[in-house]
Amino acid sequence: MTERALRLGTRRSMLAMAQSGQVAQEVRRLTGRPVELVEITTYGDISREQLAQIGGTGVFVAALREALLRGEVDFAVHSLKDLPTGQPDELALAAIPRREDPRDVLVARDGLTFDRLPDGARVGTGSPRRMAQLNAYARAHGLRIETVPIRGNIDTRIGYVRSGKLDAVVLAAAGLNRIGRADEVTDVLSVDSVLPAPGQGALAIECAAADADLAATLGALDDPHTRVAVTAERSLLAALEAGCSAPVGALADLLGDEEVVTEMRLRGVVGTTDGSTLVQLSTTGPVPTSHGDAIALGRELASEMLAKGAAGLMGERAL
Ligand SMILES: NCc1[nH]cc(CCC(=O)O)c1CC(=O)O
Repeated sequence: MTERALRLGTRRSMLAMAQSGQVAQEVRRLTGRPVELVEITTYGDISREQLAQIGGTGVFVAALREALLRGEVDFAVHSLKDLPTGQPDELALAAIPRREDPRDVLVARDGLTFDRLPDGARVGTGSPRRMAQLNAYARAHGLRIETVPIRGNIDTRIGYVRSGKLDAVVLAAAGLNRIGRADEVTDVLSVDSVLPAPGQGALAIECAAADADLAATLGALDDPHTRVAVTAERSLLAALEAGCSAPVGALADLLGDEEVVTEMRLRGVVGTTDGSTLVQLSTTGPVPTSHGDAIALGRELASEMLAKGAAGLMGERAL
């Protein structure tokens, strides 16, 4: 008997199609089962551009999740950083595959690096987290930049540099790598200066919790190290009572080598978008051995950050 194809629900954007296509291939390889991509086009005649303006990425996540719950598709792939921190009971986070490069990068005109941007350079980003850290870095290094709020998909953002409207834009390395546009990068921003969004670079593979067999099958794609790291990062975000558009950066990295991981370090940052104030803390300890331990680590760092005034810095909203 041939098993029926697994239906993978996906958005139509270049990034979503690339991510879904890559996961589909992995699922085929690991399970031998056919996988077909099903484009999710809900919300009637509202255009995608308008949709993004109404509710940002949350709207797309919701549309995919509804398709899962209605049984129209079997599983879905999300960018983990776009996923709200509260996991609904009816949906299983079946796998978090090995993370791509978590860093932010600069795409600037004339191959410029951040440190060589001209005085008054216009740097586009719609992310309060990026604004806060870029402005803080610029202040500390005597650079004068202007962060300009922008939005739109990766192509649109790079287009602002090509057309001369902006000197540079900041994007996630992972997104550019996944769509094969890594050659656009003119500078990689060190995580010592700019911490990524919690979960950046990681994917989340979701299916209905009731579909336990499928959840177990998809579990073959899970990377336990990535899962423990992003669980701590997202726990920090949740404990700060912040959403995916808050000025919060976090990165958990495992110390040691590939074979023998010894410790995990969790770093977190919250700041005002003008970069005048940052609360940045880190903690290092044994690698959490359970989901609960990873959650606890994020909560601990959050309470230290709150004690240093983090709550007062999170009032600003994303555009
Ligand atoms: N908010 C948009 C978004 N959501 C996921 C990615 C790609 C990076 C990732 O998978 O973490 C991007 C683009 C970007 O931030 O440049």
